[in-house]
Order: sequence, then structure tokens, then C-alpha cells
Amino acid sequence: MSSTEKPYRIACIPGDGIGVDITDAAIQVLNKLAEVAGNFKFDFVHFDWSSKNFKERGWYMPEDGMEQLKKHDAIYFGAVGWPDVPDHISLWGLILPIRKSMNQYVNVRPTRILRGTEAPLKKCGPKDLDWVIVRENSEGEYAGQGGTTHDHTAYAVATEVAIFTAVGIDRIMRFAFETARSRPCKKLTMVTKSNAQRHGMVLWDKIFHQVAKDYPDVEWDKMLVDAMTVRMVLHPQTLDTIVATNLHADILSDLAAALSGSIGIAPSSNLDPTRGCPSMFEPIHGSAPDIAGKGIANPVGAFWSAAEMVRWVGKGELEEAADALMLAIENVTEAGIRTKDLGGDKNTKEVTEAVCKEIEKVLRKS
Ligand SMILES: NC(=O)c1ccc[n+]([C@@H]2O[C@H](COP(=O)([O-])OP(=O)(O)OC[C@H]3O[C@@H](n4cnc5c(N)ncnc54)[C@H](O)[C@@H]3O)[C@@H](O)[C@H]2O)c1
Ligand SMILES: O=C(O)C[C@@H](O)C(=O)O
Ligand SMILES: [K+]
Ligand SMILES: [Mn+2]
Repeated sequence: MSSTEKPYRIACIPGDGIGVDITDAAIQVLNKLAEVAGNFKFDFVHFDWSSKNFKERGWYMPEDGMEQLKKHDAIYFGAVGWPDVPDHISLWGLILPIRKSMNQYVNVRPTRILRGTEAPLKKCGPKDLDWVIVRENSEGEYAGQGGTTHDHTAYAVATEVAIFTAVGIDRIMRFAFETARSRPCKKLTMVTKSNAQRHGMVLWDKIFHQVAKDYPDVEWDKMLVDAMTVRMVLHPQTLDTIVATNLHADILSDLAAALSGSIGIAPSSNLDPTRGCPSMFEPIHGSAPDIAGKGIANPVGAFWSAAEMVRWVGKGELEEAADALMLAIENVTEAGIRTKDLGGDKNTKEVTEAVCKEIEKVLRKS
């Protein structure tokens, strides 16, 4: 795209708490990237869908919210959730309906130890931990089926029904095998709990084995989710691409982020691989009420998510810009310009400004 062509239209939903700080920081960095690269532009459109406004208006998204989002090339999301709204109301009021309505059935969550940062495990260096978790993002434990009866009595009954469909499993397995195939190790670990969960997880395993036949060049193995937590900690170097259900991968990706240094660095891409709807990019962390308003949130996960957004909307044409952003981020972490969660003493603004400066250096050199 030349600078005279149409800009990429990005719907921004900062949401709550540190979601607001890191979205501001990501926009600053993306604008700098576009300005210095000179061959593309962004048009950011802001949506004030937050818990604060929910308290005042009674809704997170307006009725035509999905239609409004569909007019954009991508969605950039901060975080949703605040202590004065029950977490299931905020999640089901905003982020989960977007993932589902926008057909974002894949959630890609890479993790590695960034240059200059330290991981908490004594024996784990950057070569030992370089993973991509592929999270099923549309069904499973997040299907939303179930209900409560006899509420507010001693006889209350609640069900939370996990739904696994053959179509849903097949498409996430194929995406995971393609991801594994695109990486040097060509290795996929499938996570399951089919010893205790004898219906949905058994179908999950069965379809995995069927799909594996189409990818003879990809080495694979299978783990029960409980044992997987042990392997991630004790033998991180044996893992590469990982596929897991909505809930298992949610939990494992927080663990993966912590093992690579901090939850503050981890990105996620909620993808509609068919490109029929806009995909959504957000750090994996939440609104972090404990540090909100202090200006100390780590913006690295937000920047990494922004780099993945550039890659996605660019469809192969903005690889150089996305790589430049990643290089700038890691030059900054290596230079010791880090927030407290990574053992540093800089704030969000200082890290953001350092990344902006580094973008100029990296792109002007190339
Ligand atoms: N996709 C989302 O929008 C999303 C994701 C996770 C949690 N949530 C919501 O966020 C709220 C808080 O959830 P939580 O406390 O379980 O998880 P959280 O990720 O918000 O915070 C967990 C811990 O990690 C720290 N942390 C998180 N991000 C950080 C960053 N960028 N820099 C430095 N430290 C960081 C926090 O300070 C906190 O101590 C809840 O309402 C939850 O439902 C939303
Ligand atoms: O998907 C969820 O459970 C919300 C949040 O924990 C996330 O990882 O995005
Ligand atoms: K988030
Ligand atoms: Mn999570």
C-alpha cells in the first residue's frame, strides 16, 4: 500500500484498567511505525465500550456493535473487567461475544524469552523456551451453554456444559498443524484430558489423529493437561507448537508467559482465518486493577500484539514493518529499559518512548 492509498481502519477498544494505558501506548508505537516506514497508514476509530460505561449505560456494546466492528480491517483490544462488575458479566458483555461473532475461532499465543530479559527458571534460557500456543477460541468450555435453577436456595443447581464439535475440532487442529509446519522444529504437542473427560475430549483426540494423517512431515505427541504443566516447567526445550482447548490453553498461556518472564510481554491474535470478519489483537493479560492508574503497566505484550496485527492486515506485505517493530521492542528490553514486572525501573511511558525512538533507528538503517 502506498501512503496515498486507503489507511488500515482499526477499531480500538481500550476497555478497562491498564487496557487503556497499553492501548494508548500501542497506538503511539503503531503511528510511529507507519510514519517512519512511510508506505502505510492507520485510521484508529475509538469505541468507549468499558465497565465504567456499562455501569452508567447498562450495556457494553450497542445493539449494532458487531456491525460497526465489521467495517474495520482489524480490532485492537486492551482488556475488560473491573472489580465493581462481576467478571462473567464483563467477559460475556464484550470480549467473548466479539470472539464468537467475528468467527475468531483461533487464538494464537506465542511466548519466548525476549533479549535481555530473565526467565524465572534457573535452567531455562532463550533457546529452551520458544512456543506457540494455539488456543481453540470458539467453543469447548466457553460454549456458554448451561444454566442455574433453584438459585438463592440451598438446592441451587448450575450446569456449565462444554461443547466440542467435529467441525470446531477439525479446523483448530488444521490451523495448529499448519503453524507447526511453518516453524523450524515442525513439532506439535496436543493437550487433552481424555482420561477423565470421556466424551468431548475423546472426540478431540480422535479428530486430532485423523488430521495428523494429512501432516506426515509434522512430528507430534500428546499430553494430559496436568502432566503438561510439569513438562512446561521441567522440560521446556521439548516443546514447540501446542494445541489445546479454550480453557486449557487459557491457563497454559498464562503459565507460559510467566515462565518466559512476565504476563506483561505475552501477545495474542484472535483470528478469523477465513478473513470474513476482522481479527482482534490484544495482550493476554487483563485489566490489572492492582496496578491500574499507576502508569507502570508493561506495554511489551501490547506492542507484540500490535506487530502481529501489522503482519495480519498486511497479508505478507508488511512483514518488514512487523519485524522492525519486534526488533525495536527487543533492542529496548536488551538495553535494560524495562518495567518493574521484568525487574526494571521504567514506566509505561518511558518504555513506549524508547520503542518509538528505536523504531526510527531500526527502519532508517534498513
Ligand atoms: N482478555 C481480557 O480482556 C482479559 C484477560 C484476562 C483477565 N481479564 C479480566 O481482568 C481482570 C483482572 O484479572 P486478573 O487479575 O486475573 O489478571 P490480570 O492479567 O489483569 O493480572 C494478573 C497479575 O498480573 C499483573 N499484570 C498483568 N498485566 C500486566 C502488565 N502489562 N504489566 C505488569 N503487570 C501486569 C497484574 O498486576 C496482576 O498482578 C478481571 O476482571 C478479568 O476477568 C480480562
Ligand atoms: O479468555 C478468557 O478467559 C479471558 C482472559 O483470561 C483471556 O485470556 O483473554
Ligand atoms: K487483554
Ligand atoms: Mn486468560
